[in-house]
Amino acid sequence: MVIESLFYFSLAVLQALEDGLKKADADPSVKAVMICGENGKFSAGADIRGFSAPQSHPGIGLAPIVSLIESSEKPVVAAIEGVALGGGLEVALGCHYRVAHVKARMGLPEVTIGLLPGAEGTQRLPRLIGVPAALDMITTGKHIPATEALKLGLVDEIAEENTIEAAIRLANKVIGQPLAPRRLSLKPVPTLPNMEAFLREALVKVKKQARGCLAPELCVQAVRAASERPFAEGLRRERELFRLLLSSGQARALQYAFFAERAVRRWATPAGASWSSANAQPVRSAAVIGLGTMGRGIVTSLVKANIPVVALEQDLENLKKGRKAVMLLLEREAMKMEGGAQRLDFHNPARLQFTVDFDLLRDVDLVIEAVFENMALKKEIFHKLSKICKPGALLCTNTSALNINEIASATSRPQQVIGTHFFSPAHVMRLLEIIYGSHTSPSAIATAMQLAKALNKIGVVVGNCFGFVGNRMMFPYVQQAVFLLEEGSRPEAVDEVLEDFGFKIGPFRMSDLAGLDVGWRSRQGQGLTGPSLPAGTPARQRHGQRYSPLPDLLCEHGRFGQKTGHGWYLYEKAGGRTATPDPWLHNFLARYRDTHGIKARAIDQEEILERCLFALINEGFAILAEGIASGPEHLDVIYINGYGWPRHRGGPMFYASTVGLPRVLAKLEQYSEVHPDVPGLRPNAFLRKLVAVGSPPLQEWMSYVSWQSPKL
Ligand SMILES: CC/C=C\C/C=C/C(=O)SCCNC(=O)CCNC(=O)[C@H](O)C(C)(C)COP(=O)(O)OP(=O)(O)OC[C@H]1O[C@@H](n2cnc3c(N)ncnc32)[C@H](O)[C@@H]1OP(=O)(O)O
Repeated sequence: MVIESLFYFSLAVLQALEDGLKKADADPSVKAVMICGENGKFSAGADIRGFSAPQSHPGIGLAPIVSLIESSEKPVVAAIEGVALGGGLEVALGCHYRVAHVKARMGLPEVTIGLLPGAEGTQRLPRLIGVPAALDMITTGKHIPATEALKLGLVDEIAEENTIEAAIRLANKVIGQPLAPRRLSLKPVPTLPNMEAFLREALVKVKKQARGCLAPELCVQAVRAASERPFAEGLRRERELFRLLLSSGQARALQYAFFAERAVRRWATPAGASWSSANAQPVRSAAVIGLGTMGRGIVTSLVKANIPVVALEQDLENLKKGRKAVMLLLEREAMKMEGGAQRLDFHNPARLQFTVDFDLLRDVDLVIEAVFENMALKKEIFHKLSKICKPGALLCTNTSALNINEIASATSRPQQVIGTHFFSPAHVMRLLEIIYGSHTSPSAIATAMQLAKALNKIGVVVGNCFGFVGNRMMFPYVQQAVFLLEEGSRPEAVDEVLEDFGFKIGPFRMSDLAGLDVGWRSRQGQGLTGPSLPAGTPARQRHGQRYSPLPDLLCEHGRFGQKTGHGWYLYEKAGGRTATPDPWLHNFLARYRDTHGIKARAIDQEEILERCLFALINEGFAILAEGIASGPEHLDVIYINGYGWPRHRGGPMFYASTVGLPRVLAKLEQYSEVHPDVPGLRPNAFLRKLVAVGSPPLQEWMSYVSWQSPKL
């Protein structure tokens, strides 16, 4: 008998499974059962949307079905094609045998949506593949290929071709064989000589990595229960821990993030262009200009995506340096991949070519300019590109803040010019901010989005403004952090609060890592500091607003961060990575406050957190109101994937919705009253409007945007 299941479980699928199994058991002519999915996919597990209404969630009914499968008196074989994830894999674990297609992937990704495998998976998997391998799969949520699953003993057979036929063959072969040894609930968990120490260390490791995220820790506890208790008791513990996670706000935030990352694929612009009508152009070859840190990562990303690349530098000396660095990155990437260097094929000049000759860019489908942030230089390059490149070529600029329209104005084809803001290291970071200018064509946007997908990145389409979305929201956040130092705090205190909140790295550690000189150059360019600053400008004011010269002063002292061995912190050497609080800086801050007549005060953690985060969120509301991003999900996806925002808090705008918009507004009003010269703390009109209309759910915010003055 064959039972088919759908891609992800609904109540109807579970009912069909139950009915089918009962019918098979009752029918003496049925000798064995095979369960497979439709359309070449076994199952992606339970419907994640249903977890927000737990009472009616189909997942709740899944565990009894898994038990029912296992207790069948006839052999049940899972035929796994495509994916078997979450509840899908748990169903397969209830089966007595598992056959997987060679290209199938399996995993228990519940941890990534703030849960644990709650359909008995935490108790069955360790019995099948042992505690270390099970713990690895359950706490990381990674998908493993069929070949690895076979090695682990997770599947019994691999089918190169027809999985269903292979599963039916296996089912026929095992008819009449005893089923007890195949029932995982009856098996003991394989012992380890040092199980206690192993589990203790595993807990320490996940706690360190998870930084406040509950699910990985509770996954370890559930697997511990499997190793210490009989099956039925382990199940009780699994259920208890599952319920705890389900009711936590973290699960809701992580599930929101899952759908937000998919929602941003459906991009739209205020002018009416959208993913549904724009056609992407094929990208069969690419060029990268500039082999500095960003360019090297971008080349590596393209090679990994199997796109032939021409890598260009301005002179032979820089080309040699860049080439060496790219090759090193690629060697490292190849080592991490199955098939390694051969698969990447980067020694083949048809796949990767280094040159100083612009003429070689004539035929490429796409160019990514990645020279440093200098408008004049970028314009010069784009002028050249518009003369050399073929008419359809997409011209991308990797910039974190510069005006796309101005860059495009240097070309004869502004419709082909687009911003592609990569994040460092570009071959690792998943975010790609895609910025359209006033003339960028819908097809150019669609092509850049397709490129993001090919590079295994999450593309987020945003409008053109200084700093775009990510950096524009970051400015007021960092500004508050520096103001807090002026008022009496220390870098380590501010960083600690934000790292405890869940940021991978606090603003001062981040600034030291990125290099303080980067912002210094930008502020010099904007005339905020340096020789172009008009004489008589007050030290702590620019354009009538509060300004802190602290970061400029540090740069004037040669303190650029890690690269010089000191910045906001002290490092063991230039290029060192271990930050220690620096007595020099503490004295410097004290002198600075004396000079400017600032009386240091004790600043508590709540104020640090609120001023930094609410200023950032406030800017987010401004961005939404101006139509720079088409929804709060865009801002959240950018922050989670590019700025180390803790995923289990769902992104800044989702976080604001959980704090409550009235509270965010009230706090901003309170801080703004104390600091009237700081525009970043002045509540944005759109935030006020949302509160005035009763703080609707985040999904409805954009219906309250009025497009009277789009700035695009
Ligand atoms: C008491 C016990 C309770 C429960 C036990 C069981 C729990 C679970 O099973 S929890 C769910 C575990 N499964 C997952 O987390 C898998 C999530 N999905 C994925 O990882 C991927 O979608 C995929 C690998 C399955 C496919 O990837 P890809 O081909 O890149 O497609 P998309 O990611 O774009 O997905 C397509 C489409 O499907 C939606 N979707 C996918 N999986 C689910 C799901 N489990 N629930 C609801 N919706 C799902 C996804 O959002 C996309 O939708 P849109 O096209 O509308 O964006």
